[in-house]
Amino acid sequence: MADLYDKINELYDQRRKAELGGGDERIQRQHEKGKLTARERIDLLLDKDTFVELNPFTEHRSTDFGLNEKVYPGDGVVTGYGKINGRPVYLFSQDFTVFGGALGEMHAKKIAQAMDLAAKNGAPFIGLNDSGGARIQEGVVSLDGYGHVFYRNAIYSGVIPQISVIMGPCAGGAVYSPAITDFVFMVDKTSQMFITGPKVIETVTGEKISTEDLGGAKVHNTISGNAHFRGESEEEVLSMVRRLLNYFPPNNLGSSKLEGETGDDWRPDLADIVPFDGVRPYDVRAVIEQVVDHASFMEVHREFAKNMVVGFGRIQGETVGLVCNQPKFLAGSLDINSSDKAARFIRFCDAFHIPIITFEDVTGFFPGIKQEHGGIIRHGAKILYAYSEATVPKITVILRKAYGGAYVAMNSKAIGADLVFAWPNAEIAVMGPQGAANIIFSREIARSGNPQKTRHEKIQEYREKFANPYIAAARGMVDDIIDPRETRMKLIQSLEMLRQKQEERPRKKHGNIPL
Ligand SMILES: CC(=O)SCCNC(=O)CCNC(=O)[C@H](O)C(C)(C)COP(=O)(O)OP(=O)(O)OC[C@H]1O[C@@H](n2cnc3c(N)ncnc32)[C@H](O)[C@@H]1OP(=O)(O)O
Repeated sequence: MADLYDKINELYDQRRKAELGGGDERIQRQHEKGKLTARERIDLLLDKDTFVELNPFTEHRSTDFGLNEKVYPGDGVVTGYGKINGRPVYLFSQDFTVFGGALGEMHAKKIAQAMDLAAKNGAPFIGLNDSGGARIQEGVVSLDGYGHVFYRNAIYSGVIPQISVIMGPCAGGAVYSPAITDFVFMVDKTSQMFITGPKVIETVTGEKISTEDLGGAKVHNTISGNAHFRGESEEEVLSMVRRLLNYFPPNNLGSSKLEGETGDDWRPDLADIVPFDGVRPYDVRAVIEQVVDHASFMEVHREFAKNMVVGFGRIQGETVGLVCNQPKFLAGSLDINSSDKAARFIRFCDAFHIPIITFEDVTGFFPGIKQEHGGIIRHGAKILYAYSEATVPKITVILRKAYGGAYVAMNSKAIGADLVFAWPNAEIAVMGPQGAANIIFSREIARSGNPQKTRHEKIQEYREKFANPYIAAARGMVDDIIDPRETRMKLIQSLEMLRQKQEERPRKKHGNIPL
């Protein structure tokens, strides 16, 4: 007669069966492609021995197309919770060895259940995606399953941080879950995202393209902007996810402060980074590195819209979001992609109480027919909207140029900056002296006996009058003009003084950001 120990042994047998997914042969195939299994990935992502699995015995209940003979406990996805750097997270990891990780009714139900638990418990949610998309044999119920996941991605947006890691194919409707989440990671060469694959594209439009060129990690990190990070291997990507999570509070009610660097906050090197000559480029990341705690800067969207640098850093242990013009590319001007990039980042910071520091050196919005016809008006408006809407501490440091509408957009006092500092070489004006002189003194220059000399004089006149920070400071648009070397010190003081900041907005259901 069977006793309890037989039942316990049977339980372990069942667990082992669930852990085997689609079986040894398919696991081997997964490894041959240079990919890890769903469970190996979880082991790498989480702190050692912290994973607790949920619903390992879930099965699909479909019978069409022979599915009644193909039943795998767990139904192609591993879900559960564990810890990263000692803090709880919830996750799913799709098992490509079972129906190619394809999502069916019960598979989706497991994901949705884990998401609900993450939201109720205020913990970040991470999706490890490796899937052939909707499980074709299950038909419309698998589409419905996606709907349940997308809905949760949307309603929990701004409640808990959500991260997607693409570790294989992610095609068709499947891409819309990652697209709604806050940050998307991809693995070079082994991950792809697209709505319709190369074959469909060729049939419909006649265009020929490889899977990798259509939706590989490089394409989405550099061209489309759909992904924020990429790594050479799964191991590298998972360690990047662990690092990123360190910056976040667990939810929209928490805060994220670690032990930070204190001590010598006078940074002499800051005086030498930004060239005095306004047209000479430099790398704004050198300024960031000097201001934040040592080696604490983690850039987001590093390869996309390089004229804007955004990312997380720490100042005395407190997480800050950095939004910075990058004079090394397009003279740091704002264009469609950099506006989208900055606006989305600002909104993430605001949703999770992360103070925003803006380093400004901007010549204006990037001119051109492509930009105008591409909707720079609507896209540029997103930055204005996102900064205005944000109620977290917002501090701007004008490093050099702050021209035109871009000056207003880059967290100016008028759109809600709490504190604006300018370095003594800052130029805050409607436009650069050259352009300004050519417009307002065009007649004098044309009538002059020596137009070149007159133009030069007029440019100098405009520069002396407006290309400095003192007029803006006199009108209260700049709170103080500071020695560049004391920038970190000023930011530490400012963050401390703004820590209890409370700012109310008019009551409304929600605003309508120009999308
Ligand atoms: C709303 C939507 O999501 S629409 C999109 C629907 N999905 C698709 O059109 C993609 C269909 N799948 C594919 O194109 C390919 O399987 C790829 C590109 C994902 C992967 O290709 P490969 O790495 O060569 O793997 P392969 O094709 O052998 O698939 C592995 C297994 O997953 C199964 N599979 C893959 N995708 C699906 C799917 N969508 N539904 C059910 N089973 C699937 C395959 O039948 C195969 O099963 P097997 O191990 O029993 O033979």
